[in-house]
Amino acid sequence: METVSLSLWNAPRAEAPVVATVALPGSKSITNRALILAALADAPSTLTGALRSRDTDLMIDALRTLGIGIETAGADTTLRVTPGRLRGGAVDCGLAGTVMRFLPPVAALAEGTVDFDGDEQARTRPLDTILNALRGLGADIDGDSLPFTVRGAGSLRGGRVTIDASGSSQFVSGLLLSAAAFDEGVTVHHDGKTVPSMPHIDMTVEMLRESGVEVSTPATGGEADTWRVSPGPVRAVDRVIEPDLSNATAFLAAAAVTGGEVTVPLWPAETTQPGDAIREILLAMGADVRRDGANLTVRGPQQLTGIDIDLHDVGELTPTVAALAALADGPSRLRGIAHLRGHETDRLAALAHEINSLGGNVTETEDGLTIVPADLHGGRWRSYADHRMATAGAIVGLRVDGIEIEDIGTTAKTLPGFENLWATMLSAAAGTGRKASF
Ligand SMILES: O=C(O)C1=C[C@@H](OP(=O)(O)O)[C@@H](O)[C@H](O)C1
Ligand SMILES: C=C(OP(=O)(O)O)C(=O)O
Repeated sequence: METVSLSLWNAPRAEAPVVATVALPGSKSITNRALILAALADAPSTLTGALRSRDTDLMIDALRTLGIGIETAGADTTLRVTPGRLRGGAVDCGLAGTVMRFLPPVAALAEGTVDFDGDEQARTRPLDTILNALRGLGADIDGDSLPFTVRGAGSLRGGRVTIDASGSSQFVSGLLLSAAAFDEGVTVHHDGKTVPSMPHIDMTVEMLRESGVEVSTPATGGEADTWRVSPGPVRAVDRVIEPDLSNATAFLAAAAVTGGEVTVPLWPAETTQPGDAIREILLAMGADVRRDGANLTVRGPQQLTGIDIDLHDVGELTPTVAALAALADGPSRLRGIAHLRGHETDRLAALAHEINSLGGNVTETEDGLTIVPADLHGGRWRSYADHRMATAGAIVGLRVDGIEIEDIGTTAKTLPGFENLWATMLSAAAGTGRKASF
């Protein structure tokens, strides 16, 4: 059997309350949607503040392969996207849900065959729902999971399709994002348990509308659980990408678990990013959360209370919330997140296993986790190639001596240089002279 040795990172222990200002790079979800919309647009456009990370670079590489011009202009976070005729090629999805679910509809519009593959671990992520939906809309596809092949015919009929999107909101977002370019547009009807991560579908709808695409949703008088995109041009829009609020949650959590104070600049006044929900979550756990203009500041409490919360809409925040809960003063229940078993890894199993291996008391439920705080000891924290598992381990490491995180580099999926940002945050705290009381 092949043995893989993964590097270990000594998660820094906070010697004092963390006090820092941390600026985060652009949102993964907005960047990858903006890239698709720019690629399908009627003219070139510029994206400013785009995230450059493994997931977004995979999207950039794939779109270039399919015939789209993408140049950096000045900063590598400024992208000039020039639409072109879509052609065939080979696409590497890595472990990126947004690449494996948003690109097959684009590939169906290409003049040529597009071969998709990705990381070994990506082969178990659910995909059949969107591939079957595309077949129903007229696409010619071989396979039900990675690797698979889309034989693009230069156009796609589109029309009405019924899917069960309870496994991932990305099935709906993927179909809607390209649908203005389908001959008949698309009507996506969901039939099944509730769709998770609704703010991400709202993000898709909002960005489509900004691009001049007509979208009807249940919220705007449409049929329940049904989204309709009319066929028509996608207008080129120059976009400034918001900072990634899900990535920000680990840094804000650092203030919460050390009684410190962390400020994140450029927090949007209004946003569809689910990371915004961290404000309510930290407030409910006893932290002080304030906005001062565009700055969001979290001040940690003396005692962090446990939380009973349905994270169905904001499942992406679960690893951060689980780390907070493991360090809280009372028990927590995280519910509504069965679909996390199909994320980068089975996040429910991974979180329970890693916290328990440090002496924690976490039980997996059918749709979540019960976390009872316990005295944690040092040890190895596995990341399972999951960026958010790695950052959750870093949060725990602030309060527990001797946490060694496997493969911290996996954070590059959405936040390259995480270790440096984390160390800079902690060195800012060291200069304040504040004493630890945790
Ligand atoms: O559309 C998106 O950008 C995302 C949707 C969500 O997926 P699920 O609905 O599969 O949870 C989220 O967890 C993921 O990180 C990003
Ligand atoms: C679930 C996530 O990613 P993906 O876009 O790969 O689904 C995530 O970033 O938490």
